[in-house]
Amino acid sequence: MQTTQTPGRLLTAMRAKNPLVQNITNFVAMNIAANVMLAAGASPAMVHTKEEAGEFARIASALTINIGTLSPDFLAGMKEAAKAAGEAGKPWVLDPVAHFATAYRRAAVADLMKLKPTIVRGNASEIIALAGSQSSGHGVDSGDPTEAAEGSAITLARQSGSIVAVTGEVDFVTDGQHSVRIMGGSALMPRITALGCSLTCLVGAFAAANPERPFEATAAALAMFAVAGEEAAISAAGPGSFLPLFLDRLATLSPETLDTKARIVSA
Ligand SMILES: Nc1ncnc2c1ncn2[C@@H]1O[C@H](COP(=O)(O)OP(=O)(O)OP(=O)(O)O)[C@@H](O)[C@H]1O
Ligand SMILES: Cc1ncsc1CCO
Ligand SMILES: [Mg+2]
Repeated sequence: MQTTQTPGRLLTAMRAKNPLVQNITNFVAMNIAANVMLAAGASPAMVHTKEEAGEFARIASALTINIGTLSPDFLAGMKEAAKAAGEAGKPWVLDPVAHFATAYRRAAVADLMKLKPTIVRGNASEIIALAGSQSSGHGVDSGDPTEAAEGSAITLARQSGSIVAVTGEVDFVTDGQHSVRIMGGSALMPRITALGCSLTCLVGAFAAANPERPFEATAAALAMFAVAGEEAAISAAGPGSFLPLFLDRLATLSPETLDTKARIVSA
């Protein structure tokens, strides 16, 4: 039986490892997600083409896949990388951006789910639809509150064997048996594009450094965003000034402060 690790200890492990994380993410998110990871203490690499994605996944410590701006070349690279990560026993995270919107996205996500992601991270509408229920999502933004997705998240975790994380005003993480809610963040966060995509990449970094504990690693990454977001919002005048304050807070947040301020409760 492993001892419980606090989010602060998992953050310390992540920064100590400075994990190389391969992110196959979307064109909107690439820059902000790389900056979020560097600020938090990880080493991002955005490597997606099929000619090298599988090879790179074998040298990275974790992989994240996000279908936000999907194309046939990206999808081929995603499948190569997910297969390689699975074969190498490396954790990988799937962000099923707006997968319900088109037949192409639905089919792509169904194929990627068959490759058994360690963790799935999405907003409430994405997780509800992935579990097979009717969601109110409009494009990449959620139209549902997290609490409406909790049952779907548990069902999806049991069906898939993945850890499932739902984000929104409240976050929810489940392995199908145990679940937690994470409070914090700011209403400014969904008003800046690709912060959810960036969080998916950070979940990959925490899982890379703590591969035996994907559930706790996921909760710790979400808690880091929640605490840094809440604190950045105190002096932000709006979405524009929030973003640099948020990056600064990710960089300066100490493990002790994360442990003191994280609000993670059993669900
Ligand atoms: N109303 C809110 N209050 C507090 N925090 C929020 C709120 N909405 C989102 N967040 C936080 O913002 C971060 C991104 O989550 P969100 O659910 O907006 O992702 P997303 O919809 O996938 O975003 P994107 O697709 O733009 O990347 C998470 O840390 C989440 O907790
Ligand atoms: C705006 C947008 N469009 C496709 S992906 C993306 C980033 C947020 O998911
Ligand atoms: Mg998203």
